[in-house]
Amino acid sequence: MSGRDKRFHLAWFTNAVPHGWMDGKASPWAGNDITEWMTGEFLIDMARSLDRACFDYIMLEDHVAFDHMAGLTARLDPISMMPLMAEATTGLGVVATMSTSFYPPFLLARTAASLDHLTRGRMGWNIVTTSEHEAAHAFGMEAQPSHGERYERAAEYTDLVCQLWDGWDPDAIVMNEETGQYVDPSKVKRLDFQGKYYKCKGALNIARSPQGRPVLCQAGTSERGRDFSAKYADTILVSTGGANDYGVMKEIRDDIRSRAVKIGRDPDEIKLLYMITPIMAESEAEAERLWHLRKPPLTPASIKGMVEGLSRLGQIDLTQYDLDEPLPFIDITKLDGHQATFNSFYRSWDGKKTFREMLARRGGVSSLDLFGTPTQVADRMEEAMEAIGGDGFLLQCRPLTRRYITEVTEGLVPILQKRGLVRKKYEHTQLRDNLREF
Ligand SMILES: Cc1cc2nc3c(=O)[nH]c(=O)nc-3n(C[C@H](O)[C@H](O)[C@H](O)COP(=O)(O)O)c2cc1C
Repeated sequence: MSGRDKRFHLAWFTNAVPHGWMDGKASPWAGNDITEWMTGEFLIDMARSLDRACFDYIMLEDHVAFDHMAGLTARLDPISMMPLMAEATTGLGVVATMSTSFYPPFLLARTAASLDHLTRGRMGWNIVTTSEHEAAHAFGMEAQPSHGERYERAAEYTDLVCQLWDGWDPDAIVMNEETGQYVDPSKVKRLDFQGKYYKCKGALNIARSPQGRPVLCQAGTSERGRDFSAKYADTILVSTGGANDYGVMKEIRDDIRSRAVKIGRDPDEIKLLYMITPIMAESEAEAERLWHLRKPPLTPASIKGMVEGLSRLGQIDLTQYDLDEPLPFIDITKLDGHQATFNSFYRSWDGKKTFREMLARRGGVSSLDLFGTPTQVADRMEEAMEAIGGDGFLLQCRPLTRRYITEVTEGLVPILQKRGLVRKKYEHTQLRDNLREF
């Protein structure tokens, strides 16, 4: 490899939910967290483990609609976990999901800036727009806007939030002991933002936060999602829906980077992390067995759950279709749900396979089929990064247990560290600086 820094980033995607129940049944190895998850201690311990392994960040996803899936019916608001996880760690970034549809922009700007202060510059915001109409109903709204309008609103929203954060000059706090002046108001810009969707007059009443702008994170990879990320994101969460193809992974990265260049942005400011769930064991054969066990057999109940889940994901009613007939053509770019993730299921459509056959082929969230001994998994990760060009991986596992976290942080990561592929210590105290280090 010519001159490229071979190091890559590691982050973890998880939820503030009862992990022990996420499988639709009580999971072994969940320990006491199976009943006591809501104290947050599991996530705090997890953050400590990731900090020891020098991960870039832990990201907590969130949905505000009542979710019918077993382990997702109950959850903590991710924001509440941020300072707790930061307090227990030294360099780990903490990223909370907050929806542009439900937080007034001023409130989000204020909350995220406060958290950036409390975490001493390790805060990130996962920008989501929320597709579920149920969530809109909970907030007293009729329905969620279309996919395109949600992205349009999100862009204006993010512009406004950034302008609020940028409103405080770095030297606005003067702390003049002689005059008693704390802030120089001339260094705090009062906005008069008149957008198509949002209006805001005034300034944030919180001092500029350590990072200025908390780290911005995004996950959509539809056409609109790619444009959005190219413009705003510091880091992108990528699921190729089980494509298991370096070419698919590379295309997304190359495309988003070239979109960034076109609008005058340095593409190295954007770190794409690919979702993976490596399954590891003492032997390759055992790891392969465990990998295949993770794909649930198709039973009437599991099919019903999948069809309902996919309907929610795509915001399209799939329950109307015969399982033993081919599905009609669906124009994914017109779906109001999660277009790229829905494609993990729809990718196998050819007009001939039956709906049931397509369900059997549905990819998981992992971008790669990754199983083997920790050394073999490290080999594959190294090979993937060589082929793609960067920027790292986003670990994810359901159900999540301390056992799995330990396999990664104490088994896999030390191998990657010995090869010089991931960091051994934090060089910086702030999240964005760590992301931009390589
Ligand atoms: C790894 C990953 C994490 C996500 N986390 C959340 C989340 O926490 N909350 C949410 O409402 N949507 C979440 N999403 C959905 C995205 O924000 C986005 O709406 C979705 O991927 C659809 O975008 P697209 O149509 O541009 O592909 C996530 C998606 C991915 C791939």
